[in-house]
Amino acid sequence: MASFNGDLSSMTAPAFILSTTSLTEFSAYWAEMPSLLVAPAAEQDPAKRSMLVLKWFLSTLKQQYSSRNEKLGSEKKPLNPFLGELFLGKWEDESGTTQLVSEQVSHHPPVTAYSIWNSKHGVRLQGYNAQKASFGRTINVKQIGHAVLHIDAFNEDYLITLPSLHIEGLITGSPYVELNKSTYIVSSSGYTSKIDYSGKGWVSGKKNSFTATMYPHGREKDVIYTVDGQWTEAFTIKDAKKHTVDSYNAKSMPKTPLTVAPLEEQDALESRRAWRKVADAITKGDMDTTSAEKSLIENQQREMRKKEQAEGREWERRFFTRVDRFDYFEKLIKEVPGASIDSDKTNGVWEFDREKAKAARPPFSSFSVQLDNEGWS
Ligand SMILES: CC(C)CCC[C@@H](C)[C@H]1CC[C@H]2[C@@H]3CC=C4C[C@@H](O)CC[C@]4(C)[C@H]3CC[C@]12C
Repeated sequence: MASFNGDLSSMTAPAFILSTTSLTEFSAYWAEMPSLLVAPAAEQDPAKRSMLVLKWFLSTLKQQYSSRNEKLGSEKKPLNPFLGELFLGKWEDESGTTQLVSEQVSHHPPVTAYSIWNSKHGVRLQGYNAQKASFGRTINVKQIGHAVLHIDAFNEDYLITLPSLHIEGLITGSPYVELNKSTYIVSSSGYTSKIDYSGKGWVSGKKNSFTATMYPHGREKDVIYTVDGQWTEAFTIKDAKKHTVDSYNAKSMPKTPLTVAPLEEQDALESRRAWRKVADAITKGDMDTTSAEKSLIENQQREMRKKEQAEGREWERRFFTRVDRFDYFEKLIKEVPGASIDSDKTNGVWEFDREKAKAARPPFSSFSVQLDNEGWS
């Protein structure tokens, strides 16, 4: 522990705390309820639209930070993706088709990038994230990176910052995530939403609590909407006159299952196929096979990196490109206290690359990546 460098992948964990899911899969948590993701695109009023973006964001928190806990009984240590690992899928429901591309764009430090889009509604989300951990009385995790939601019809961007978190329940052996401090959603239409996370023993005394306010850029006192509740349970949205205008109940909101290609049809780089043997061994509690199969992947990766280095090239990311800056980023990030493009860089800033995506060969194009030209300005 003394030599811990903040890279969570280098942390060893006991068998019972190992998950069979890789971090590349976590990108799917952004859109398990596609109707909420696309809802803002149908709203004509910019303030209400921004409020609907906030509502969607808040609805994703439970999936992002508590679903494993609910499903597996506790938070677990996810598989550490290899460079180039992919997770592809789509959601099909009354909102049409919503597509997901998630790619591990860096291994040291680990960075996952993703793009999620629904062409029918002209909504697309892209982002990347990395984690920096430190140990004190618990595990503290700072997220580096951001997400951006784009709504075509209004040519609007919403810059979304990511919460830092810590692990609770380590002592009792049933770890779960609690969110820290604040995050922001800054829209190019002029609104800022600030979400304050409070956790147990604070204001309401309930775990996973938050309050959020939406206001015009720079005018924190001129509140247009407030939201409060628990991100794992329910929340209420009120206007400036404190009238309830909308509400959300996590328990009653149906999720659309993500469709992923059958393992046999997946590419060797696709997460579930690549990790299949490791995952099977973990499920069986067979630690010898787990580490043997993990080593196989790691050694193969090491060889590839050596070869690339010798040939003076870098691994070609399938869907993303490292860029210096995002156009809208510099402008929007000004609304977030203490944030900057530099604090957001992690082995670069990663942007979804349409040209690469279009050129992606089957099985990607045949199954998941259907890029149609409209909706991609
Ligand atoms: C559970 C204990 C014992 C092991 C620690 C596991 C660590 C590696 C786990 C616990 C909770 C996890 C986080 C939970 C949710 C998210 C949101 C997602 O969008 C990006 C990854 C991220 C940020 C995870 C990163 C890895 C993480 C920090």
